[in-house]
Amino acid sequence: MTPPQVVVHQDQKLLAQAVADRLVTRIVEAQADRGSASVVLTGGGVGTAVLAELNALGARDAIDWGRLDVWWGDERFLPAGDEERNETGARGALLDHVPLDPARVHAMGASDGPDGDDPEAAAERYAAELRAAARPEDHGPAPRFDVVLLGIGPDAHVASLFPELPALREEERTVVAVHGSPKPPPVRISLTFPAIRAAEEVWVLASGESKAQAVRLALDPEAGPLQVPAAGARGRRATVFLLDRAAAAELPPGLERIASP
Ligand SMILES: O=C1O[C@H](COP(=O)(O)O)[C@@H](O)[C@H](O)[C@H]1O
Repeated sequence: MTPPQVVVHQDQKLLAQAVADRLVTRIVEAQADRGSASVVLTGGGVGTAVLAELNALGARDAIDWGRLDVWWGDERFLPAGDEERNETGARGALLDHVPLDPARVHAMGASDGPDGDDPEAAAERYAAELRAAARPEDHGPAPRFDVVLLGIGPDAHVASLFPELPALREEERTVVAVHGSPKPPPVRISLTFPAIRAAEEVWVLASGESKAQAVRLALDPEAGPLQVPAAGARGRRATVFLLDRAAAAELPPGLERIASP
């Protein structure tokens, strides 16, 4: 595993635009190499802003949308269409505006879905969908996603992996139900570290001073993922922290970073 790279942009708008550009490039490259691409979306402020910027980009037409698999890193376990669901935000910002193949949009279960109000069953259903999508060359129970996008909370949570909760200790299952999330709503579904770490690239997105401490800890080689979940989110080929200046404010001066104007 290579050490994380850090890229700093001036503000949230420029950060979201730059990540959208980067995502187009990565998807197009993967489609050229393998014929299709896969991305894992995040909810949250910057994650949704990236999708809105991607929707506004002329370059979005370079993507073959019918050959893109869209997954989620986590979901709030609420009824379908609820404004608080990460899926709802992603659909409004981008997914409803591009010609995706609906069979390749892999939303996590809703609390009024086929499993009823049973998040464990919905998590197992998602794990089965990941297993079915994994190719022999992925050598595991989940696809080697091209890119996993992750927001980060002020408590350094990523996806719905919150400090000290049991989901962080999961070593086998790729998806789990999360109960007692300190950030509402309390019940969620989340990819686990084994699924996230199967990705080729993990991109951690952070904007604003409220994330500065979490970002510093996530990049501290001494930090452990049970207290600092973002410290455990790493890709096989690359891990990139894409930040705005406010989120990068507490990084030690020696840390290598690429700054943008
Ligand atoms: O609850 C969640 O929060 C995080 C971070 O959101 P932000 O608005 O502080 O950027 C997000 O990554 C996650 O997907 C979401 O469910």
